Amino acid sequence: MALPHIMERSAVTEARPDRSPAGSAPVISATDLDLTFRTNDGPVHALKGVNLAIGKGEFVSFIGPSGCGKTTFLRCVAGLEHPTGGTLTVNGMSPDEARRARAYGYVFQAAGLYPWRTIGGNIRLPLEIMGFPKAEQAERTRRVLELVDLAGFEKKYPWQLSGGMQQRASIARALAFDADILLMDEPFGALDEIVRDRLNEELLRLWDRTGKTIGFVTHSIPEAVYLSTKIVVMSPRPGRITDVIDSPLPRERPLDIRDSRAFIEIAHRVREGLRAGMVDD
Ligand SMILES: Nc1ncnc2c1ncn2[C@@H]1O[C@H](COP(=O)(O)OP(=O)(O)OP(=O)(O)O)[C@@H](O)[C@H]1O
Repeated sequence: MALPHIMERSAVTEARPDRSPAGSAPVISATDLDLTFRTNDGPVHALKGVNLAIGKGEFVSFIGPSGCGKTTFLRCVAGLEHPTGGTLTVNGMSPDEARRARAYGYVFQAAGLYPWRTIGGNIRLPLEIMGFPKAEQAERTRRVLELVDLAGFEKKYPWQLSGGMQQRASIARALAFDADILLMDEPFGALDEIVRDRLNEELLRLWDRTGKTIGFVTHSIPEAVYLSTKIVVMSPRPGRITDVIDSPLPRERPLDIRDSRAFIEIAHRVREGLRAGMVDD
C-alpha cells in the first residue's frame, strides 16, 4: 500500500527518532532470564538463561522451533507472564510497571477483533477503557486507520474485511495509544505469502516512519531477515538464545533484496543457528 504520503500527515509519533543511541539504556533488557511453568504434569522449563538488550527503535525478530519460548518471552516483556529467575526491564521499569504505564501495544497471531464492534469500535475500545475523551478517540482512530491504509473502513465489521485487512486493523488498534514499543506475535502467520509480503513492506515503512521499537515473533526465516535489525535465534527445551544476528542490510529494503548475497548469507546463518539448536538437545 502507498503509505508514505499518508504517514506524512500522521501525527502518530511523527518524528523519526535517533536510532543510534550509543551508550543509551536499552528499551528492553533481559539478564539471565528464566521461566519455569508449574503444571500438573510437572515443571516446564520454558526459558533458560536469556540475555538480551534491545535498543530504542530496533526491529527485533525472534525465530525458533515451536515451543522454544518465543511467545513466553514476549509475554514476559508485556508483564503477562512472570519470570522465575533473572531480571527484565522495559523502559527501565519492571514489566508490570511498564504495562500499567501502557509502554507497549500487542498484536496477536489472530486479529482478535470483536465481531459485534465495527473496525472503528474495535480500535476505540482500549481508548475508551483508558478514558480518552470522545473527540480524541475519534481523532486517534482516524489517524491510525490512515496509517495502516484502512481509511474508509471505520464503519465496517471485521467479517467484511479480508484476513490481511483484519490484521492491519489489529495493528491499528495496537498503535492507537501510541506506545513506543510494539510486540507482535506471529501477526502474519496465517496469511498467504503474497499478502504477507505486502504487509511486511508496509510494516517496515510504518516502523521507519514511527520509530517504534518492535519485537516480532515469526517462524519464517525470510520474514525475520527481511524485517529485522536484529534476529534472535532460539532453541527448544528449555528455550535459550543460540545466536543474535545484527543485520547489515540497509534500512531501505525493497522485496527483491531477498535475492541479494547479503540477505542469503544472513538467512543461511539463521538456518545454521536453528539447526545447531536442535543438535544441541
Ligand atoms: N501457561 C503455560 N503453562 C504451562 N506451560 C506453558 C504455558 N505457556 C507456554 N507453556 C509451555 O512453554 C513452552 C514455550 O511455549 P511458547 O508458547 O512460548 O513457545 P513458542 O516458541 O512461542 O511456540 P510456537 O512457535 O508454537 O508458538 C512450551 O513447551 C509450552 O507448552
